[in-house]
Amino acid sequence: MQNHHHTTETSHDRTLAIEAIGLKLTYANGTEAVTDVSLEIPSGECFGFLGANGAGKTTTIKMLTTLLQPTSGQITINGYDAFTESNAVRESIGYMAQETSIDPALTVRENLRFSCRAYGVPTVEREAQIDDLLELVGLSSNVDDRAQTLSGGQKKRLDAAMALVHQPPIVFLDEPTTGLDPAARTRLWEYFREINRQGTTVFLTTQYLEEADALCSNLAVILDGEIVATGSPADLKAEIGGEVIEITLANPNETAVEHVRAIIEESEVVTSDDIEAIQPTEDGLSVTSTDAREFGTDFLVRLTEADVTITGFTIRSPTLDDVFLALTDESVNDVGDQDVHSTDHHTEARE
Ligand SMILES: Nc1ncnc2c1ncn2[C@@H]1O[C@H](COP(=O)(O)OP(=O)(O)OP(=O)(O)O)[C@@H](O)[C@H]1O
Repeated sequence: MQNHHHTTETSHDRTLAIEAIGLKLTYANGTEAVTDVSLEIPSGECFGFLGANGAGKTTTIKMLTTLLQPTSGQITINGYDAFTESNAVRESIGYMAQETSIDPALTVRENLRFSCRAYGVPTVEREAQIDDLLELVGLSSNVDDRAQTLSGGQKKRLDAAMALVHQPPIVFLDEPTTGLDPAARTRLWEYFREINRQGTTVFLTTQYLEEADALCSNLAVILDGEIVATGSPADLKAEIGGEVIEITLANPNETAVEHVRAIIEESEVVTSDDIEAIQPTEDGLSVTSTDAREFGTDFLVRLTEADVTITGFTIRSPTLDDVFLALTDESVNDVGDQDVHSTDHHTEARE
């Protein structure tokens, strides 16, 4: 698939696919859904926008795709200003919304023809373009099937193809794998990787840390409408520090967890500076620290001496889940303050 390459006379960095500065959006009912979002996403990147339910991901994507006007802030997509050049922005993006765009009564090909008409794809190019896309998303053998007979994963692939019929250089995917089983999700990742490999910039929102880790070279974590961390998955994991000790308790109730926490915090083995986070888990608690391997065994001894019944004790490398937990735990100091790709220097250039 060939991408269009738009040029622009503006002074922006032409290698940026998406640039957003100081976005805020307050809904009519007063909900401050987005309070501080700035992004700089180079062309060709697969970028992950990570956040829990209600964090502000969809609101941000709707602003970036011109469907919602920010209360304040600036957006440049593919070199075009989202407000003064919104038609050019719309032509250069594809958008796969959380809700499906598929008509279940139409066949796969008919759905794609419908998108071609909606996006103004020239008639002579349509069928070849549809065939290429079907191949890309692995639906060639389903071309004459009614959409309602497709599996959940196939439907999502058709939805993604429908957002790509006009060969946009940038595609926005809003929680594209929500509701799929792990196998279908993993298959879908392969198609997204292929779309990105062919040159399309991918902006993906997800609640799944695993998904962001698998697909994205850079991430931003949004919490309560505000970006709290940015960087590569490796940057974010490095930020949280060395290792995580997982302690599994025989009886992981709140009192037991607090008891263990107190033992750890009061032990002379470490000072509070050595510990990045202590988090309750499903069956006990986790302790994150750069020196976990050194004092892990000392913890084990102290807990045994204090008659705490432990059924599991492991030391492992941090995952994005740990990063996310640390960022959302206000008791933990400054993990969220880092800003790997600072956008400050661009604010001046815009004015
Ligand atoms: N039209 C609306 N009017 C008022 N508040 C809204 C509207 N749409 C969303 N919100 C609120 O704005 C906040 C952010 O919602 P948003 O849909 O952007 O989050 P999200 O991160 O996409 O969540 P989800 O994963 O559930 O889709 C939430 O508190 C939500 O309830």
